[in-house]
Amino acid sequence: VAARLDEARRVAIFGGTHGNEMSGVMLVNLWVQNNTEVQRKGVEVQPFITNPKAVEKCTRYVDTDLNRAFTPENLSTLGGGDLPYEVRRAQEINRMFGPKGSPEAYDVIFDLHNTTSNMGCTLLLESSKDHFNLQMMNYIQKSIFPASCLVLLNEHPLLKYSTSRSVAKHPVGLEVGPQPQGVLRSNIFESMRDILKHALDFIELFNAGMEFPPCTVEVFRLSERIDYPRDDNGNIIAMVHPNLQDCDWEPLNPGDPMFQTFDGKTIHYQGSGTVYPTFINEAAYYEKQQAFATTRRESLVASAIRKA
Ligand SMILES: CC(=O)N[C@@H](CC(=O)O)C(=O)O
Ligand SMILES: [Zn+2]
Repeated sequence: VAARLDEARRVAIFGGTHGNEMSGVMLVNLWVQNNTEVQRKGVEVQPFITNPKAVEKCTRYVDTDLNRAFTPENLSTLGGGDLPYEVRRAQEINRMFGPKGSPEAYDVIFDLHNTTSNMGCTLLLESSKDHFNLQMMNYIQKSIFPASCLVLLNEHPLLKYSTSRSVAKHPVGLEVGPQPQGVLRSNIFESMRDILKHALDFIELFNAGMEFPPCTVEVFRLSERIDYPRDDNGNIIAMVHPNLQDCDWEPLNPGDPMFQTFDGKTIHYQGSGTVYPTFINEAAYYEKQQAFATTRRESLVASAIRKA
């Protein structure tokens, strides 16, 4: 028997959560001008630039990372003009599309990101129990075949962060790369656009009453953050090894090359068992002390769903 879920009537598409990730910025600006491409029957779709100041400066953020700012503390703190720009903006976004965790919150928020890593198309999932999102991701994967789109699950108790999209009942991140910061590449732009199209089609079909049978979705569960080797002053003393560079989602085994020092020494991966690295050499993560993240593969079962 299919689980009965609420219709997804209110949907937002966020671009410019990071102001230098150009595909999402350009697509959302395009759709703000003319939204016919993203309209679907029975759904209200709102394209929205989340960090306009960062977009104007073509920088990731102005004061602090907006995609880490949606914490309960930030969303409830008073202080107005004294607060960092992105904290004030997070409060505004929470008022418009939330409040986070409440019945009034938007049903679905798509948040469009680019990575400098060679990750291809990646859907970012925040909960393994979100059967609506699992069904949507399965639908997208089937629709774009033979192209592919992997699912990165982040529900790690320590590594999870408070994203812009987390305001919605069903948060969906879309990360497409490789694309340098501040650069627009047509292949990346078009892949992102195509995935959004299928995602919106899914919502339209769901709201029209289609039943989606049980399915299994392969996900890559975030496991560990790996920092660059550093000296006592915190300066980096090695680079991502050429054998690992651009090999996002390919198995990394204990003993495999991981970093290369400036004098040519190889540092090997010392973990236990096979992992699947991702966000390898992401430009935005140098400041976050992360050279790449490891993930482990697993299969999740999505139950049958149908609208209530
Ligand atoms: C490269 C980049 O910005 N990635 C995003 C991933 C996400 O949206 O969860 C971030 O760190 O916020
Ligand atoms: Zn981003």
